[in-house]
Formats: sequence, structure tokens, C-alpha cells
Amino acid sequence: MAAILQTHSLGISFGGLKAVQDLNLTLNEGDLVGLIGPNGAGKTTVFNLLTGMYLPTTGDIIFKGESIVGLKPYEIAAKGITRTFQNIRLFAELSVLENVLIARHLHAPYNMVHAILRLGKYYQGEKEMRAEAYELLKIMNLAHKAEEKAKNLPYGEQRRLEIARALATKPSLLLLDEPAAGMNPQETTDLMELIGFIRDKFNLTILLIEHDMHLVMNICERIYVLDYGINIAHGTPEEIKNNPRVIEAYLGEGA
Ligand SMILES: Nc1ncnc2c1ncn2[C@@H]1O[C@H](COP(=O)(O)OP(=O)(O)OP(=O)(O)O)[C@@H](O)[C@H]1O
Repeated sequence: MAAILQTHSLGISFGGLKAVQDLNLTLNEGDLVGLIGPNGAGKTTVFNLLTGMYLPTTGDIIFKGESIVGLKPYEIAAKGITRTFQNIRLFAELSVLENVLIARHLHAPYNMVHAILRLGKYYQGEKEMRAEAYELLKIMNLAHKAEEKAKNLPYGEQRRLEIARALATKPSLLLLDEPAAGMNPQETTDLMELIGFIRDKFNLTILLIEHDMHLVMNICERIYVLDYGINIAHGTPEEIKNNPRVIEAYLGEGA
């Protein structure tokens, strides 16, 4: 199995604080991997590094064979890495469909000239993109809400819309930051199935941060554990569950 993403001794400091240190992460194509750790362990910082929002202090990030360090977030998105956020970031006043369409335009099948001159290719492209956006909404069980404003959706549906929007950018690597946060147990169970389903349907590699251990242990094939910015363990869910360093890190948190 080929590695789609590797980090080599990746690290970042904020003043004196080493938020992430010496991280060596490998994701193979098609992997569904978890990134867990107590609050403040550095998980979201890893996502910020992988998506170009932060520049690493040390190390390298290799995506599809080339370094992406120093690229702008939109350049990294265009290469195929997309994320969702811990705090939902939808366009609240736009419709559900428009939220997906905006993301879909990153890979529009026409160029600016076609759009300005309103050439046939533009109309054809717009039609295709709407159809694709609807298809994504159907998969995420949101098609019946296509015309609703995003802000009027219940929380669980907003989280699903975030994933639909991320998928619209046609990623090969999807980073999910606490996708089940705020969901009730039934919504979480449905989401678990959905994550596995989209991974297979869209040939995705998925890295997910999640505090819901039930979700992580059930769907992730491998798990990396961070504590104070350091990767203290890596293995299968079974190995992680029984790892004394992991148990200690979580007990320290009272979990
Ligand atoms: N831009 C920044 N400037 C200064 N410190 C930062 C910055 N971003 C993150 N940190 C610090 O880095 C550490 C790791 O934060 P991070 O948000 O990555 O943790 P986390 O594991 O995602 O936590 P949580 O589970 O609570 O979301 C924290 O101590 C945080 O305060």
C-alpha cells in the first residue's frame, strides 16, 4: 500500500511551547486513521500544519511524493487535502446547496473566460456541478434540505453538511476535526457508518480527530496518540486501548 502522506520530524513551537514535536505520521492510500489525545495535546495543530495554516518550525510534510511545506492553504486544498473544523464554519445565510456549490467551484469544469462570456461550457459546467452537489447532499441525507439556509439546520445536519462541502472539493485526503462533537448517540452511530461509506465510495484516505472513543475504536484501523505534542503511541485500536502510556495520559485528564 502506497503512502499518500508522511510527516518527518514535524514540529511547531509557539514561543516556548512545543505544540507538536518530532511527529512521524504515515497515512497509506485508503487508510482510516484516528488522531487522539487529551485536550491541548496538539491534534488540531497537526491539522493546521497539514493544511498550510501554520508553517512548521521543524520537519517536512510529503503528500503524494512531494513536500507541501510552504504552500498556501488553497494550494494544498487544490492538491487534494481538505478538512472540516471543530467549530462549524458554514456560510450561515446561504442555502445548503449553495454551501456545497461554493466548494465545488474549486474544481469547476470551465475557466474564467467561459464564465465571463457565458459560453456553453459554462452553462454545461454549472449544470453538472449542481447535479453533483445534489448527489453529495443525497449521500449525506440532506437533499430534502437543499434550499434551507444552513443556519436553520439542526446541529447534527450542519456537521454532515460540513462533510458534504469538504467532499465537493474532491479531496483524496480528508481531515475530520471532531465530526461527532455535539451529536447524540444515534447521530454518532449513523455518522460512523457514513464515514466508512464515503471512504469507500470516493476512494478517500481519512484522518480524524475525535474525542468519542466508541467512534474512534470502532471505525479506525490505526490510531496515533498525542500527549503534550508528543506521539506517545501508535497502533491498532486494541493495542491503543491496552497501552499503559495512553491510559496514563487519559487518566491524568480524569477520563
Ligand atoms: N496559534 C497558536 N498560538 C499559540 N498557541 C497555540 C496556537 N495554536 C495552538 N496553540 C497551543 O498549542 C497547544 C495544542 O493545541 P491544539 O488546539 O492543537 O490541541 P488539541 O489537541 O486540538 O486540543 P482539543 O482537544 O482541546 O481541541 C495548546 O497548548 C494550544 O494552546
